[in-house]
Amino acid sequence: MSFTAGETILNYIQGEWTASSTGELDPSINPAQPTQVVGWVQRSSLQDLDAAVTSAKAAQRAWRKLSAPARGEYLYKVADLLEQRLDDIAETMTREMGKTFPEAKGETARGAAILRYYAGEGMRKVGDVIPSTDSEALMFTTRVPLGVVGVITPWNFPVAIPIWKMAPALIYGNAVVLKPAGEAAVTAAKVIACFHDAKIPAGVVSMVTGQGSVIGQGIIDHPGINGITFTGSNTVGKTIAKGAIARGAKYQLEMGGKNPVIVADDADLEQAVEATISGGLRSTGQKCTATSRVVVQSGIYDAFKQRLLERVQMLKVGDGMEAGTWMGPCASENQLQTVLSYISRGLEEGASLLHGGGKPAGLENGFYVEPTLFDNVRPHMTIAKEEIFGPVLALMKVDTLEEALALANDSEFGLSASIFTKNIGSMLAFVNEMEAGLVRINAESAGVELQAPFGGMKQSSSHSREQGQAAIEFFTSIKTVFIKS
Ligand SMILES: NC(=O)C1=CN([C@@H]2O[C@H](COP(=O)(O)OP(=O)(O)OC[C@H]3O[C@@H](n4cnc5c(N)ncnc54)[C@H](OP(=O)(O)O)[C@@H]3O)[C@@H](O)[C@H]2O)C=CC1
Ligand SMILES: O=C(O)CCC(=O)C(=O)O
Repeated sequence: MSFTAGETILNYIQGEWTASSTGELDPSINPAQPTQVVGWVQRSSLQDLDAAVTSAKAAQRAWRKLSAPARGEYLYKVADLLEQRLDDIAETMTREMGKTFPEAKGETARGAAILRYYAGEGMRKVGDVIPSTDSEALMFTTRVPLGVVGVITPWNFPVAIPIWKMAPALIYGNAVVLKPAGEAAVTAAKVIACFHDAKIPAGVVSMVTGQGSVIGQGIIDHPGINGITFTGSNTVGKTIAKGAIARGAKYQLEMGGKNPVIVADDADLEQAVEATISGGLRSTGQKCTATSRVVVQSGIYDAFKQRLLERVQMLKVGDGMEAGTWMGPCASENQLQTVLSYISRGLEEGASLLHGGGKPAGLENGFYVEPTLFDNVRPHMTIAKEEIFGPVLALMKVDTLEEALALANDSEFGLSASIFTKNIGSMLAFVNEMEAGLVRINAESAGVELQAPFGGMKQSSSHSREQGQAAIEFFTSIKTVFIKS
């Protein structure tokens, strides 16, 4: 299936592109040029969702009976197709949610790598032999799929996040029903088209678009869905947890972050500045792992602030499809308004604006915001506490490393964190004491590797981990087997 600009994105149910029973559509628009409709997204109904779940349930029975290496062969084919279509998928992503074309290409290539990683997992062991107290018995563990998994995804990584949830679900024998974010549904459909063209058996993969409050809630409530995997806001994550617990479904949540970087007096200044810019402002700050709080020791504070300011002033904001653009627009009007309102709160609460704070000159039409630096940020301020999900950095000065760690840990979130230092003692203190699921030394806070576990502490996740071999824990149940002749 090939899409042209402005085409209607159909649901994918029982191996076919299917019109919704509602006939209602929402536009997915280009945040760089909001008059441009990238595609029309169906506002599907609960009947559409039910059809997808019924077909997934039937298909999963045969899918789980295939050998895992045979399931892996499908994932290899999907990876090849994704790679062949890389430029088209990446361009759609840039036009639909604004990240720059090079970043979108990198993400699409990462999607192919994730598929190949999990295709390979189909060749690896899923259990252990455990000594029994009965010398004539054989006791071991194996793993079984959950059944049908509901996949609810956000718009910020429209290829990587659906794939890092769907690929492990599929390799372990589950069927999946994807509900992508409305702002990234055209890109998601192009990913699903790769599964279709790889001839994955009908019903094993489905996609139903629509409102979170209808289709997302429908996934939470549907008795045919055995597990729900979600990335997005804390508010929706908590709704999913409550709903899943109420009907005994398994759930996995990846949510917000308020990720700190600590710059110690002995840091390599250039390295720390570059990583703060990349970690905080790439993808317009719209990563759950984005750097948001910059905690700097007093001995290096002025030099760091000066260099950071110089570098931020050099960043080119613009349409992500234009060569030379470093930072694209916010993904949506809503997201832009959220970011601007956090900037206003920062000013009202007494932080000093060092740079940015508004819409860039000459780019008034798109959902653009300037990269923004705040100085003199205090821990009680809203911009030091809440996830902004935009290109806003909050600088905070401390005297000692102990103070820096206490401040970095003073958050309800615990997703990722970085430190810049040359001192091994400071590195170890950070590794031991930092309350975050991903800690990085002399590297930016964003930067997830697909073969390693990913997830947060505190309110950043459901305390589960995604990606790498950790994914098996969510997408399967352990079965302990005892055999006696
Ligand atoms: N951790 C992360 O990576 C992300 C964090 N966020 C945070 O969330 C904020 C808001 O972004 P937003 O896009 O609104 O994030 P949401 O959490 O609202 O959206 C994520 C996904 O959940 C769906 N959804 C929405 N409401 C429900 C519901 N009641 N039940 C089930 N599913 C639902 C959405 O559908 P639909 O899009 O159709 O509404 C989307 O597919 C951001 O500013 C940021 O702070 C956002 C995205 C990613
Ligand atoms: O930093 C990354 O690559 C992943 C970030 C992420 O999971 C997210 O923003 O939702």
